[in-house]
Amino acid sequence: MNQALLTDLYEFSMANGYYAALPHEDEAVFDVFYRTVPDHGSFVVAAGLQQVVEALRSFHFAPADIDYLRSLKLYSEDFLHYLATLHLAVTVTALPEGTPVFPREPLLTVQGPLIQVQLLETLLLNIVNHQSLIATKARRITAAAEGRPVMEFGARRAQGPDAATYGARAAVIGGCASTSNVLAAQQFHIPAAGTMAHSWIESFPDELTAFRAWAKIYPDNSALLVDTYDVLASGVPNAITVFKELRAAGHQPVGIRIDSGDIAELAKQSRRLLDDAGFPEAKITASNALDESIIQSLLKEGAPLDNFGIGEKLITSASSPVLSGVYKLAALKSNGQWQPKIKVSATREKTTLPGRKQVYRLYRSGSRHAFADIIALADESLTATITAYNADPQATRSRVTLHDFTAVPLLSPVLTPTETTAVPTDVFAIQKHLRAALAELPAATQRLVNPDLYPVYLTPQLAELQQQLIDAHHEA
Ligand SMILES: Nc1ncnc2c1ncn2[C@@H]1O[C@H](COP(=O)(O)OP(=O)(O)OP(=O)(O)O)[C@@H](O)[C@H]1O
Ligand SMILES: O=P(O)(O)OC[C@H]1O[C@H](OP(=O)(O)OP(=O)(O)O)[C@H](O)[C@@H]1O
Ligand SMILES: O=C(O)c1cccnc1
Repeated sequence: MNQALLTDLYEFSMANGYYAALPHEDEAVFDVFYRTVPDHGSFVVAAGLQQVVEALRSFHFAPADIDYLRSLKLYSEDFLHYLATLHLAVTVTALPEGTPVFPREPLLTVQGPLIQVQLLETLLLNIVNHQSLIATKARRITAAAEGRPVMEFGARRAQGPDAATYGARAAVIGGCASTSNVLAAQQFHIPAAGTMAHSWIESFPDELTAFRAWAKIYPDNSALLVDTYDVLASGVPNAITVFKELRAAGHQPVGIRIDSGDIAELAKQSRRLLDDAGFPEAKITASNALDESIIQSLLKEGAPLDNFGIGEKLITSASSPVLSGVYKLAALKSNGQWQPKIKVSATREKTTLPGRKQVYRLYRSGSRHAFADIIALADESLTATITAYNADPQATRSRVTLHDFTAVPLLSPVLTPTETTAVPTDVFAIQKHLRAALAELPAATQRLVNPDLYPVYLTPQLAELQQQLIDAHHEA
């Protein structure tokens, strides 16, 4: 779908104004970054880059779009002609999808003619904020599940079709194993998974008949929903009857799903019944408005759960439903010279980082233990010893000396006006990248409750440039 109009009106109004008032073909650089992490976490899982690249590759204004913009009676014919003949000529650098990214770090930068990069703000933030939010939530939920497979079940509760489908993609990036959303499964090569609804059970004269009918049609996919009437008095005993029949016919029963009540208690008792009946391998799946804190609580209670099906709390990131990623001007080329740009805010927290930048992950020399990140100007080389500034203006230690590290740059070009670098599209490869990146980060920064803050520093050059621009602003 052509998404060129999926933007806020003010982007067009500014672009029309740039066209009239500025040498608008001059280049600008914008950074995407965020300031606060959902659920009081310490990092966000970057996601959505594949869709960003696809959106930019197909970006154009169709005649009907131009007609609509003309109908607003706000914009000049010259500008509308510019849009009608526009070929996007932007360079995007980004850190790979599935990379943990910390507050204030650019996770994506866009460079190109000012009008063009301005017009992309809303679309890029929409894609990146949504998928990164859901990938971050899925990382939390799958961490709580401690390796037990999590099925994404949220399509019915997602905020619309796109949120369901791209949300399922992001959920897998964050760690989910499969999705019940068939469109997402098809589109992103995710295993499609599922059990049955209560309506199946209710559609037969009784529960046992319903289970038998299912087992006859799906003898090797018999995950039976046991809570329609009474989990322990009828659901599990009926499931066991059917499992015995399946086994006699040479099939391996899959297990049961519990979707209401006290899941810990019901799972413990169901486990006992299944084990006593000779089905220790039958799996117990839990669902019903689960999230990372309920999963942790269930496992702490010793609930013998093997799988989770998770919908609404995951697909909407219900406990923390917004990732406030922003898109800020970092530099403008004027007469062939890059001019760093800054937004000076009343709060230091909202003052932006000027200039074209690179983000490095710092590892202890000779190890894969990352201990900090540093944001530098794109054209500076890191020295062996750096007296760095903390990027967090609230940090108690504002300056530290860094040495004995290996620095790995995180941002690399994914799209230029003439070529596209192949970004990974295999969601499980992206999930693997996340797992590897997490293995390098301190465990304490990955805690679900009160994680340690992971330090993000600024090089002296960047910190001094920021200070100079703040001072210049105050003097002006
Ligand atoms: N042992 C437990 N510890 C913590 N939370 C639990 C436990 N068992 C269930 N929950 C959670 O408590 C919440 C409410 O459960 P409850 O069964 O009352 O839900 P419900 O929606 O009212 O049930 P139903 O689906 O039958 O309408 C759900 O989010 C569920 O996952
Ligand atoms: O609870 P979630 O994490 O979103 O998981 C998906 C839910 O969707 C189904 O419920 P359904 O739509 O049938 O509603 P109900 O079970 O709440 O009545 C299923 O039985 C799960 O409970
Ligand atoms: O397959 C299931 O069990 C399922 C799918 C979506 C929502 N709830 C349950």
